[in-house]
Amino acid sequence: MRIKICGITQIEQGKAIADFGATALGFICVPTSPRYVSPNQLKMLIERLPNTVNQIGVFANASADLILQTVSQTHLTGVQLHGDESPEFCVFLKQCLPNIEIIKALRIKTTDALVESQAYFNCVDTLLLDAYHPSMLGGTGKTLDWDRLASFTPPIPWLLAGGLTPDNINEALGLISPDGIDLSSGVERSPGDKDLAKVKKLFQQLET
Ligand SMILES: O=C(O)c1ccccc1N[C@@H]1O[C@H](COP(=O)(O)O)[C@@H](O)[C@H]1O
Repeated sequence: MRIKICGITQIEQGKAIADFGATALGFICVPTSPRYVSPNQLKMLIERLPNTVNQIGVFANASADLILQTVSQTHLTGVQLHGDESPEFCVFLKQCLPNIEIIKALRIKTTDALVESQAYFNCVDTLLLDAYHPSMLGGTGKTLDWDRLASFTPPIPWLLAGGLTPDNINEALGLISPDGIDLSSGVERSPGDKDLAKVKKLFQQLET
């Protein structure tokens, strides 16, 4: 199973998280986020972090130009689109970046919104489900209604996000079987400052 830890801002924390067994590290490229890293910071982080893990840049309603420029300046292996990006935008980005993983995040207000995911099945490599929040785009700590996701079996890989923590991860994975999980605020001391004890506990919990 893929394990993505998002909101990395510090090299040593990123290295430690990769050593614990994360398969992907996420970097927030959304300027309004308290976890934001600038393109220069992102370049510096990626140069110093192990290239054995996927390096995912998280964008929300950014222009294609900004995303393409950021990818060309760094060695991101994937781009996560966490805003209201249309299927057409995803197709365009995939055409421009054929070797980069395109992840479309859907913020699920009600399970009816899962129907919306169908429009992306042929446009992106991976889907990600996050919880809806009225004023925040992500990193909210809010969980999804896992019970209701049991029937979500898209034809492409998908990651579960939204309020996952070392204490609730096994409950979530007992109810649903995503291809991967994505955690941010649930393994932090404060936004952008990862709590390595919580990350360690996460990997211990995943082994039980
Ligand atoms: O983390 C952020 O600040 C953020 C800002 C804008 C878009 C996405 C963001 N993070 C994503 O939020 C989810 C879940 O976070 P949490 O575990 O509930 O704290 C995750 O996919 C992050 O990539």
